[in-house]
Amino acid sequence: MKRITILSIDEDSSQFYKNQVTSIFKDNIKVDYRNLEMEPVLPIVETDLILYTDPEIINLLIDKIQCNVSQLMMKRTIPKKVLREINKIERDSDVLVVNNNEFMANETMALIYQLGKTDIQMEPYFPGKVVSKKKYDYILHIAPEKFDFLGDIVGKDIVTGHRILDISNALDIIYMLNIDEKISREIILKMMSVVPTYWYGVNYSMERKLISEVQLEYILNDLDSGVLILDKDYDISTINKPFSEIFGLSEREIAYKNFFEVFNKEEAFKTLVRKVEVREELTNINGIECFISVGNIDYEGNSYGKIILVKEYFDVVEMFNKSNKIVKSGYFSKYTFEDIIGKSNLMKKTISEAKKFAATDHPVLILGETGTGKELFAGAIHNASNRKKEPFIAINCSTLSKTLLESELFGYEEGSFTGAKKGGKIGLFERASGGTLFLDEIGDLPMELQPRLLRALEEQSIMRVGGDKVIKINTRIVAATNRNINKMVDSGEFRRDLMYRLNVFELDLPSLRERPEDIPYILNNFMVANNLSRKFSFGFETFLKSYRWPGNVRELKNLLSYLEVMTEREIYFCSVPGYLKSRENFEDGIVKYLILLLIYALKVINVSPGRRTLERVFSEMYFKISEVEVRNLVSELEKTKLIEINVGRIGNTITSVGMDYLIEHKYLLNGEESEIIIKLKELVDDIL
Ligand SMILES: Nc1ncnc2c1ncn2[C@@H]1O[C@H](COP(=O)(O)OP(=O)(O)OP(=O)(O)O)[C@@H](O)[C@H]1O
Repeated sequence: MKRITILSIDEDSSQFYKNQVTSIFKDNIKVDYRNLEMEPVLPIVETDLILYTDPEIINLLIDKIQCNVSQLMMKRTIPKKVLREINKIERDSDVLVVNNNEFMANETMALIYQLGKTDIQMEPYFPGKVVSKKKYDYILHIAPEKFDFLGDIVGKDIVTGHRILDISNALDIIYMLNIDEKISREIILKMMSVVPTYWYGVNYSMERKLISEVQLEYILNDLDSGVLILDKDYDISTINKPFSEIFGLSEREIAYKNFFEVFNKEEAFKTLVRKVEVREELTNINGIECFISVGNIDYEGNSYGKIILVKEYFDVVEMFNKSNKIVKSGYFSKYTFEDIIGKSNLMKKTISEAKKFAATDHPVLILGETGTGKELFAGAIHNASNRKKEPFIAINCSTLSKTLLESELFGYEEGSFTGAKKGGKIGLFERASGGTLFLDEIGDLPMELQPRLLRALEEQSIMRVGGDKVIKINTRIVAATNRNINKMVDSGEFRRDLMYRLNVFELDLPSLRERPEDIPYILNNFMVANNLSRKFSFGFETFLKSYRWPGNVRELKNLLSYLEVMTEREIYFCSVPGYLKSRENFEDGIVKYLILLLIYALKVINVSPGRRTLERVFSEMYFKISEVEVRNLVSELEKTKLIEINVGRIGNTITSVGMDYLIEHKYLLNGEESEIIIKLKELVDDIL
C-alpha cells in the first residue's frame, strides 16, 4: 500500500489532514504525519509522498526527511458550506482573516478572492501580528479556541475550520502515486460534489472527462462486439457487457487485473494481443470461436495501451446472412431468361449461348462489367436447367475473410470449432448439392482457398474444415466476375488451372456501350413495367446513346427512379441529373457530332456559329465544355470536310457532306431537330 506523510504545524492540523486524506483515499493509502508539537519528531525514512501545508514547515522539518521522496504542497480550499457563509458577508465589511502563520493567512485571503468574494476589506492576522484596529465586522477563524492570542480584538465570528484538499491536489496525488483508474474516478466524483474549486479549468476538464466516460460506457454496452481496453501495462481498465457475456467473466472478476494473468492459458489470444495491429483474426479462446481485432492506443508517439474487439464467429455469420451479403437471395433465384431485356444482336446471341449452357451440368464463368446482369444470367441459367427445382445459392466471395468464407463454403466438423455448435455445420457446397452454387466476385476469392475450390470441382467432393471424411457433392458452379480474370491469371493473382476449370463455358456479357440500341429499349421496358408513360425527346435519346454507362443496366434502372419523380410527359437532355452530364462520361466522337449539329441548327436560326457562341450554347444544352476543345473539334470537322470555316460574318458552315452525315447518323430525322431549334431560340435570346 502507498504511504503519504503529512507535515503541518501542530497536532490539531495534522490530525485534521490525516483524517481528510484517509477519508478521500480510504484503504488505498496509509497516512502518517509529523508536526512541530511532536516530541521528538521522528525521522521519515520510508514514505511514497510528502504532503506539506506551507513552505515554512518544510524548511523547519527538512532534516527529518531521510529518504528520497517527492514532495507536494497542499492546495486547499474551503468547503462549500463555509463559502456560503462568507458569501453572506455584507459589502465593504472589514474582515480579519486569522490563521497559524502569515503564509497561511495570506493564502486564505487569496482563496476567498479567487472563489469570487471580492467586495469586502480583508486583513491577515497570525500570531505576532500587530493590527491597526480593535474592532472588525467579522473575524474568520480556523477554530475560536485556537486563537486566544487575539486578545481584545472583537468581531462577529465565522468559523472556517481547516481548509480542505482541492480536487487538483487529489489529482496530483492520484498521478504521483499511480492510483488505479476506477478508484480515482470514485474519488473525483465524490470530491466534486463537496469541494468548491477555483481551478476552473481542471474542474471543467474533469466534468467533460466524466461525461465522456458515461457516453463511452453507454456506447460500449450497446455494441454487439465485446470490448476490452488495456492500459500500457496490460492491466484491464474497461470491459463491456458483451465481452463479459462472451467469456462468462464478470467485470468485477477481471477489472484492473493483468490481461496475461486472466487469460494465462490462452496462448493464441496472448500472441494476438501482443501484436501492434490485428484485423479480424479467427481464434479459439477458451473453446469459443471468435474474431479478434487489436488496435494500439497511441497519442503523440506514446502507447497508452490496447483496445481489443471480439466478435463471436456465429454472430458474424448470422449478421451476414441477415443482411443477405453472404448468401444473397435465399436458396432460389427469381430470374428467368424472360426477365432479360435486349433486342440487339449481341444480346440475342448472348442469351442464346446462355440457354445452351443451361442445358448442361458444366461450370459457367460469366464475365462482364458491373451491372451488366451477371447475377440475372446466373439465376436464369439455373432456372432453365434441369436443376431448377433444387437450391440456387449465391455467395459473394469478396465480402468475407478467408477463414469465414472457407467454413461457409465447405462447412466444418464439430471438433474444429469447439463448443459453439454441436454437430458442426454444413457448408454451401453441400447445401446446394443437386442445385447451383453461384460464386459471385470469384476474382476476389482468396488465393489460399483456390486449391480447395479446384479440388471440389475436379473431384465433385469436399471435406469439411477440421474433418477427414470425403463428402460427395453434385453441385453445379456458376461463377462471375467483373475483373479481368485473364490478366489476373497472367499476373499470378488467380490460378490458371482453376480458371480453366471454371470457364468450361464462358459467357461474356456486353456492356451497354456495345449495344446502344438496347438502351432506350430497356428503359422503355422498365417504364412499361412501372406503369410510366414518357416521350423521349431527341436530346434525351442523344444522351442515352452517347453516355458511357459505367454502371450499365443498374445505372439505367437508377436513372429511371430519378426520372419517374423529376419528369412529367417528355424527357429532355436537360432532365438528366447534373452528375451524369459531365464531360468525361461522353466519348469524343459524340461531342464532335453534337458540335456539328449545333453549327447546323444555329445557322437555321440565323446565328453565326462562332467558337464562343458554340461554347456557350453547348455548355448550356449538353454539358460544360471548354473553348479550347470547341476550337479543336471545329478544326477536326473541317479536316474531314464536314464543315467549312469562312472568315467574316458567314462563319462556320455545314457542308453537304456534313448534312449527309447528320442524316445518316440519325441526328436529323423526321423534323426531330425542331426540339433543338426551339431550345436554341430560347437560349439565344437568354444568353447571347
Ligand atoms: N438485360 C437486362 N434486362 C433486365 N434487367 C437487367 C439486365 N441486365 C441487368 N439488369 C438488372 O440490372 C441490375 C443489375 O444486374 P446484376 O446484379 O445481375 O448485375 P451484375 O453484373 O451481377 O452486377 P455486379 O457485378 O455489380 O454484381 C439488376 O436489377 C438486374 O435485374
